[in-house]
Amino acid sequence: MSVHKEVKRITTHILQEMKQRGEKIAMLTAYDYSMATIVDDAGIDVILVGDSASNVMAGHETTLPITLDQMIYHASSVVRAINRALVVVDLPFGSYQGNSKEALNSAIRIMKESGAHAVKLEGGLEIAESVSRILAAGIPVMGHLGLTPQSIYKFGTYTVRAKEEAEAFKLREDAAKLQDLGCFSVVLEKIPAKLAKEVSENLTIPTIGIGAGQHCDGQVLVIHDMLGINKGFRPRFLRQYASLYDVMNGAIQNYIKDVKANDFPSEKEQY
Ligand SMILES: Nc1nc(=O)c2c([nH]1)NC[C@@H]1CN(c3ccc(C(=O)N[C@@H](CCC(=O)O)C(=O)O)cc3)CN21
Ligand SMILES: CC(C)C(=O)C(=O)O
Ligand SMILES: [Mg+2]
Repeated sequence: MSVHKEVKRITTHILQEMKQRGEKIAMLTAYDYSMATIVDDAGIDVILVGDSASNVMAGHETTLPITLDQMIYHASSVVRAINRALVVVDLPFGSYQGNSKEALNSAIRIMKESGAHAVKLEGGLEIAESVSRILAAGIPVMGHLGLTPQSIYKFGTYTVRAKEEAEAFKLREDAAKLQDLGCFSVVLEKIPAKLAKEVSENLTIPTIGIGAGQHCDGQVLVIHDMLGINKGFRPRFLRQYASLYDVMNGAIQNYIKDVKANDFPSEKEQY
């Protein structure tokens, strides 16, 4: 701590206190140094290095193809940019399911090689052993329930989850289990607002919603979606705060025009 600005870094304990005093938690994704700099400087509480990088950064159809090495590359770029935010990294598909030893190794690699502060895993009871083992190593874990994109082929669609009581019952059980194991927070994705409210009230750890209504203890969005860089993706839960696709497209077209017209560079822009 020398030349850097004095900032109080966000910790998992601070997130817990925020829930207790009713202060909402703001979380966004980032996958690279430049974007993470902007997001952290703006004052975000939590940055998620999401496996949505598979869609947004790499152009894949699903989150399944992204690898642990690729997640570590994105996470280490983000960590170099931040002064304040807590950095959480998704464990990618195939790096933790069904093998708690491998789950622990994957989480350790992320912490060691990227410098991130926590990991996120999709699922409840079925991954309890992996979650316990990672927690036992002193690595903070965020849960993720509801729409879990790594199991998209089990469900077949991205429709709202836990509308029926059987699925809602399992979600309540999973959320309680994750809290009992020692998770510091849980993401609730695309579930009815009423169910998210109930879960948020029953848990002492903060819930972070995406398409889960206004009663969650915090909210998360994919940065490219909320900035309007990603034009095609417009689900009901998304609020678009800018239209950066149009801004960037316009700037690029102006540059092309100037180059073609020999208007760039000018005398002032050369040596
Ligand atoms: N760019 C991006 N944003 C995200 O929020 C995101 C990703 N990628 N990749 C990983 C997961 C997948 N997520 C998703 C994917 C689809 C919908 C969704 O609502 N899709 C359709 C509706 C599908 C249906 O109802 O059958 C939509 O309205 O766009 C929501 C969250 C959230 N995550
Ligand atoms: C949508 C959020 C919760 C996520 O898991 C991701 O961006 O990968
Ligand atoms: Mg994810």
